[in-house]
Order: sequence, then C-alpha cells, then structure tokens
Amino acid sequence: MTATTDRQPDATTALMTVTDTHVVFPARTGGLFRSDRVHALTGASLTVAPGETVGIVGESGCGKSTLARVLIGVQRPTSGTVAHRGRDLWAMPPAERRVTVGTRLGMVFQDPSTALNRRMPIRRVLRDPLDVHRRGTPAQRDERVRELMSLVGLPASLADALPGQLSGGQRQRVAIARALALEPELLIADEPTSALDVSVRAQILNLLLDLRERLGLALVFVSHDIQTVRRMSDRVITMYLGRIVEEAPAARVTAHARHPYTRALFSATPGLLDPIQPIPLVGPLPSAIRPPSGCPFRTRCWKADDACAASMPDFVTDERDHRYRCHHPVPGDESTSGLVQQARAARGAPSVTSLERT
Ligand SMILES: Nc1ncnc2c1ncn2[C@@H]1O[C@H](COP(=O)(O)OP(=O)(O)OP(=O)(O)O)[C@@H](O)[C@H]1O
Repeated sequence: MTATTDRQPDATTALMTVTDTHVVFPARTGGLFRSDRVHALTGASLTVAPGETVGIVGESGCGKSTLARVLIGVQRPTSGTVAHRGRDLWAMPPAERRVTVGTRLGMVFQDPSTALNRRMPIRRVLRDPLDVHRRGTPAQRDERVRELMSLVGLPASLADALPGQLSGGQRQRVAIARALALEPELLIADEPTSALDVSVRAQILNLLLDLRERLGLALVFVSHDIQTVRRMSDRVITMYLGRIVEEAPAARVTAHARHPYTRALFSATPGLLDPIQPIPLVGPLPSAIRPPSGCPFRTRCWKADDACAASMPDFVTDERDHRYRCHHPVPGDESTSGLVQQARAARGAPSVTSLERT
C-alpha cells in the first residue's frame, strides 16, 4: 500500500488527465460578503483512459458537474491543469482548444428540452456541428445525419420534426446523436436520465452502454442514482464538498468502500446493501463558501477526531487501484450494520440525521 499526494497519471495512455484542479466561483447566493467565494472544486485529480467508464457520485452541490465541465474543457480551472492525450487544453491556442473540445469531447446534459434549440428541426440540430467543423461534403453530411439517427434508434421520418414534437426520450436520443456527430473519444453524461420518465430511463442508459461498446467511447457518468452509476461504470469516484475523497473499482465501491462518506452515501440508497438501514450522519452538507478545516466530512463523520480537524490526509492507494483519503478509513470487511451501530453509539441516535435518500 502506498501513500501519495495524488495519482500520478500516465500521460501517454490517458485520454484525459486532470491534475490538482481548483475551481472557485464568486458566491451567487448564501454569501455574507461580496468577497465570498464558492470552493466548487478543490485539488481534484483523475485520469480517464480510452474506452473506460468513470462514474461520479456525491450529494447535490459536491462539485460533480463542475468536475464534468472541467473535464470537457468548458470550465477553465482557477488553477491546475486538464489535458487531452497529454496536451494541456488551456495552454493550447484558443482555435486548437475549440477544435479539440468541439470534436474529441462530447457532452449530454440533464434536460434535453433546454439543451436543444426549439426552432431547429432534428436534421439541422445534427448537421450543425458537421457544418461548424466543415466535415465532408454537403452530401456526406446529409448521409452522416441519417447514420446518426439510426445509431441512436430514431426513425428517419423524424428528421424534419421539431424538438417539441418529440417525446422526452426521443429528445435525449437527439442530444446524444448530436454529441456523437464528430466521433468524440469521450462522452460526458451529466444526469442524462433524471429529467425523463422512469419508463424511458432504462432505454437511454442501455443506449449509452450500447454506444460505448460499439464506438469504443470513454464515458464519464454523473448521477444521483448510485445503483445506475455502479452498473454503468468501471470506476466510481466519490466527491464531497468539492473534493474527490475516494476512487474505487465499481465492484469494490458498494460494500468495500473505505471512506466513511462513501459508505454512508451507499447505505442511503435503497436496495443496495443489506441491511437497508442508512448510516446516520450529523447535520446537513456544510457551505462550500466556508468549508470545514482539515477533512471537510469531519463535521458529519462518526469517526472524526482532532487529526481530522487539523489536516486533510493524503490519498492511500491499495493494490487494487482503490484510493481514498481518510485518517480513519473503514476496514474493508466492516459490515454496514456494524457501521450503523458505531455511528449511533458515537453520536447518540436521537440527534442524528441520515443522508437524504437519493
Ligand atoms: N457558476 C457558478 N457560480 C457560483 N457558484 C456555483 C456556480 N456553479 C456551481 N456553483 C456552486 O459550486 C458548488 C458545486 O456545484 P456543482 O453544480 O458542481 O455540484 P453538483 O454536485 O453537480 O450538484 P448537483 O448534483 O445539484 O448538480 C455548489 O455550491 C454550487 O452552488
């Protein structure tokens, strides 16, 4: 087992390499002072290899979307670097960055209704990126539009329809087809099904899985739906208050997660662990404007002590490429019921709350 300040990515094999990135925003709401700043991302590092699927989980406001936007090159980090195949996106000439971001990286958003121009027929929605990046002849672009519609399971008869004439599921298929138009290497899906009816969610997830296989895409998947993240991903990243606190192979993250926050998050997901009892935590997520000193999870953690207030520990990486940063990691074989009892004993059952069920 090794202690590292963070993963040292291999830039020759990684598709995307994010190194020690911070994103700080001026506070929109909740700030007491005009000078208040939101620490949306703090020291985040990760790599995405070609063809792999990385899931990102964490409560609302933990920085998942900010990390996704940094990865896709639409959010410039306040500090730190983000590189595509070893080349720093923000050190590139702007024209080269626009081409890299526009053609190699694709993004699918939560709500297809707002992501698509309501006045553009589907044919134009899909042709637009091909026109902007001057791909092929006009006839080849028309052919590519037909190909894309078929790829995502949309009938050719919908080519002249407006987004408003389609169902939510069909609109999300259009958004996925548009993201794939220029054959990106990486697709980032930020809550791609949460605005859809439950009945079509599985179809869209299966479509993403199918496209991943057929096109050899890398996928970064952000969701509150932990079951789905686990099913879709090779690796799962847990974020808490702007920090990556754990990264584990998907098979190990459920019952063998080492960070207390990951265990609490998964225990609050119905049907994932046995018993179904959530690990009780104290209070709500602290403000990202004034995060707690040391480990930001310490204010809610049943294991916290003075060491946790004093410093954020370095990452420890085990032989399974499972990394976590915690002064008091959960033993890998500790049962959830044991953790529930420990948390109750440490805090006193009546005063504790559990994470919101996601
Ligand atoms: N443009 C912005 N200006 C100011 N604060 C922002 C901005 N974007 C995000 N934030 C803040 O940064 C923090 C992280 O937000 P982010 O959207 O990345 O979290 P998230 O985990 O994706 O949340 P959710 O699951 O609700 O989408 C939050 O406190 C949020 O309010």
